[in-house]
Amino acid sequence: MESSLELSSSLGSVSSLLSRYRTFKVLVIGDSGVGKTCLTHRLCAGQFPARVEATIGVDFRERLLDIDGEKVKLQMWDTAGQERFRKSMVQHYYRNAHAVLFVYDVTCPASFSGVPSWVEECRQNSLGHEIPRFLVGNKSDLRDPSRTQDQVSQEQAMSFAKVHRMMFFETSAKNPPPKQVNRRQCDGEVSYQQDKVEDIVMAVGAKLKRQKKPSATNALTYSGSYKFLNKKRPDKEPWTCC
Ligand SMILES: Nc1nc2c(ncn2[C@@H]2O[C@H](COP(=O)(O)OP(=O)(O)OP(=O)(O)O)[C@@H](O)[C@H]2O)c(=O)[nH]1
Repeated sequence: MESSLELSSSLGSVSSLLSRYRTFKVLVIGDSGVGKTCLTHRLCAGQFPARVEATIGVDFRERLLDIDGEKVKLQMWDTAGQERFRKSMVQHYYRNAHAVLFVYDVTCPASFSGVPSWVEECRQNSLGHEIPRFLVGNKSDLRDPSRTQDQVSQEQAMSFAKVHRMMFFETSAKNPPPKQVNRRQCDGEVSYQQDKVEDIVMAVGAKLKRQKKPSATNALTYSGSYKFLNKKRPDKEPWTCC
């Protein structure tokens, strides 16, 4: 039988292993169907999920990073975009959050128009520009340079990000570019730029690492994916936009 001395020593090593990581809670929010779940999978596991369903409540995934020799753990909270799956949980999402990713779908202007209401919901829950905030245009693989009208331009998104003091990225959870890509139109103008998913992760980690305050969620957190609300999920309805 393990002696109390051995037990406390092994508990000590577990706790020192956990405390080596500064843990940060990162909210991923935006309208339903913009790809929050897929993007969170990609950011944390490096993969596009084979099958996705509407998020109910919230899912968690974690990503461990080593930034300049410091261990950082990003705990990504993938929140439900559909009002009916989030209403009772809203205050829990926002409590002790360290950063927010506002996600929209570049092929769905309505999802971009919805971003201000997510910013407002954050503000009502005491999350303003004092924490790092990121604007992420997802589904860049679906961008069609010949059809500009029903897509969100990068100029629009960049000026929104500037006004709201956010870092801006555009990427694809499904088919992320292996490196930063600049697409050029015939006249030589840069029409849009795609970012690597890894650049987003590193930017979030680097911004948070510079935060002075110790993490409030630095208690017991575990690697991997786990769910907060594990109700039976309905299959996702086919996604249509605009
Ligand atoms: N082409 C393309 N499709 C994507 C991308 N990201 C997500 N999708 C698709 O978009 C749909 C919605 O993705 P989800 O990740 O479930 O969206 P969500 O924002 O989490 O939705 P809720 O859980 O309802 O809030 C799915 O059919 C995905 O396969 C992407 O980068 N490119």
